[in-house]
Amino acid sequence: MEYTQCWLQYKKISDVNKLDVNVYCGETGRLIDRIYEELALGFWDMYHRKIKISGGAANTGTGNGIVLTVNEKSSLGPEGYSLKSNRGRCIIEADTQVGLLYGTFALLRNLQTGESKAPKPAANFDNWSWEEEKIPSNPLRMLNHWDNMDGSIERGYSGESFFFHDNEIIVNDRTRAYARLMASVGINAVVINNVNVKDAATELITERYYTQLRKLADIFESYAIKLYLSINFASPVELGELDTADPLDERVGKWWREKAEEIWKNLPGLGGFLVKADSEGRPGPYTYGRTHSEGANMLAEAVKPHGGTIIWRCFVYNCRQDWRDKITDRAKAAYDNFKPLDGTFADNVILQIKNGPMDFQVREPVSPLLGGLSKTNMILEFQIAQEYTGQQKHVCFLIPWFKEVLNFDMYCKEKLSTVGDLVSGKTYHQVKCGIAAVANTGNDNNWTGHDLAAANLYGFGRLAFDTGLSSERIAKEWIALTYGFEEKVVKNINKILQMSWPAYEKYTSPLGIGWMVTPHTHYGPSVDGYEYDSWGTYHRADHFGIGVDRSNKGTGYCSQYNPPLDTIYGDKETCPEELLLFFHYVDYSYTLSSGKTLLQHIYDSHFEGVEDVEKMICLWEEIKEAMDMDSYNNVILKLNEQLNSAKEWRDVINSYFYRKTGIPDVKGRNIY
Ligand SMILES: CO[C@H]1[C@H](O)[C@@H](O)[C@H](O)O[C@@H]1C(=O)O
Repeated sequence: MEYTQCWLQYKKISDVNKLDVNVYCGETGRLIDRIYEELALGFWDMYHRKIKISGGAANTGTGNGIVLTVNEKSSLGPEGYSLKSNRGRCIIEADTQVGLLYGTFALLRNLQTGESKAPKPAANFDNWSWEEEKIPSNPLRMLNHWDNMDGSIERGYSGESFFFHDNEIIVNDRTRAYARLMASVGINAVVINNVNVKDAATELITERYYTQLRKLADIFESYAIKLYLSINFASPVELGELDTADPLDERVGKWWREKAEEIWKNLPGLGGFLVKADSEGRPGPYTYGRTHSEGANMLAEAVKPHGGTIIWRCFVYNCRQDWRDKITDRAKAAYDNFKPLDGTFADNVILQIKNGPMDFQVREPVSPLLGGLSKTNMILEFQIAQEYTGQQKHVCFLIPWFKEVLNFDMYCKEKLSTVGDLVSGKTYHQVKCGIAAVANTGNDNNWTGHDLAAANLYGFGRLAFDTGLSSERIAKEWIALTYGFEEKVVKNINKILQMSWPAYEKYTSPLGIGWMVTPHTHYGPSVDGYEYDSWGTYHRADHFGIGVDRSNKGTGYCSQYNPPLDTIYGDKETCPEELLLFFHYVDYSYTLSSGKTLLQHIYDSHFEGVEDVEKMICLWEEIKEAMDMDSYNNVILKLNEQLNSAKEWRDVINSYFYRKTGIPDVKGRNIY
């Protein structure tokens, strides 16, 4: 089995000092074993030094070395750590062993990357001084895999599943390598199966799979990661035991209580369930005329005695909206369905809310539901699988986008009202909250298809752990850990990453309109694809203009935002331009702040987007000499595909608008 270690390569730094590094630790257990293994590997690979373990709580030593101590009174919480290194004596302190594990990964990372501006490794551990204290920003830092049990992955762009094959669960060295990678960036919860739970996946909560799940959960636990499962709301029916899944039918409640008993007996550390209900054809409480809180709370009651949590997705909308209906608005759906239920969910239910009201487009406003719930546990859902952002054939570093979302003020309170505050529990003091992302991994040997897509995996974990990190810091860390410390390499790859999301936005769909992708596959342009599909999602372009009127004269979506956002979005003149067409129908001749017409802006940005990809290619070519051939080739091949695809986007979009309007490009460029 071939696979890379991604950012955990521990590249050689120096071997000036060959003495063993003493490690003092009074703790024992599996997490501590993981810590020793990691230190041994890291110090050997980076410095050619062995570690010498001295146990014994009292014997923390006074000399050089690494001291790991659990101090329950240090107020670092269940997962925080403090790391202090002063010329060869490094103390990692935490309230728990989990904190020590994170502190250890931080030590190894910091030794390689140093300060933020230009990553610089510590040439000699014995001279190294460093201080940091971290408590994770978010209690839950979760990955959602959309892996199917036949081995396919819904919206997967990196090969097949490494969890499932032929309806069996795979547990092998790669499972462990995966857990280690995730723990190194602070992921503490993983859902291994697709939210669309069908066929064999419905049986994950039966005897058929417990033995393998137990083995998997065990490996995860040894890296402080909790296993979660997606479940089928209609399990009692689909497993053939009842004729209803009505949450208020006592037989259903009883079925789930007994099921939970059985599940937790077999999987004692299980975190709980993720549920996609009444969404895109999946069963849910609406089938029985019940509300989402009635559905979620019934499950919550069943799992509560076992410490389980129900994560309930808010991706509920009418996916068959008629094109003539200009009032039904998919963007409004999550808020309409869930806002009235605020305060009715059990305390072990968490609502999982996509970052935008639509579906992971390259640009969307932040979901108003995030600013609408104050008495409900929430978790934010991002997607690092690049379903709508180039499918890991295009480089599209999403961390700057995620930063914008997290920093966005929802105006739901005087203070502490950004999305980051809300989902971390700062605003309303929830403890069950955090951030999840749809994973971008598969069994390709680099894990993520495009080598540069690993930056999103790494970046998501780092950002969920420490929301304050800048996207620049995250990118540079990842580059240094993956490609080494050479200045030019770090500089060029960082440039590529930072320009990639804006570039993607420029050559695809303009000003927040989204969706101009090929229906269902979601790769490549098809301007009217969804406009004329029965799975309707509309941009409403005609000969005069384009955009969806979501002001109060249109669908009224903007009024789901707290003031002043509702009026800012509701007026063309104050609406941020990058979202103009999301909120308004605008004439092609409308003048933007740049002085250009809307149409000219569309033309220009599509030409610019392609030029940006050309620049990215030059930046990559410039560092060819410093790269090994495999790394170089993986990315250059993908960049060439990206360039072709960007040109296709440019030409398809520009000629669409040229032909709709008959107005030529003022710069006279070639538009078909
Ligand atoms: C898992 O299904 C996905 C579906 O493939 C995807 O196209 C859409 O983005 O979102 C759904 C969801 O989030 O549930």
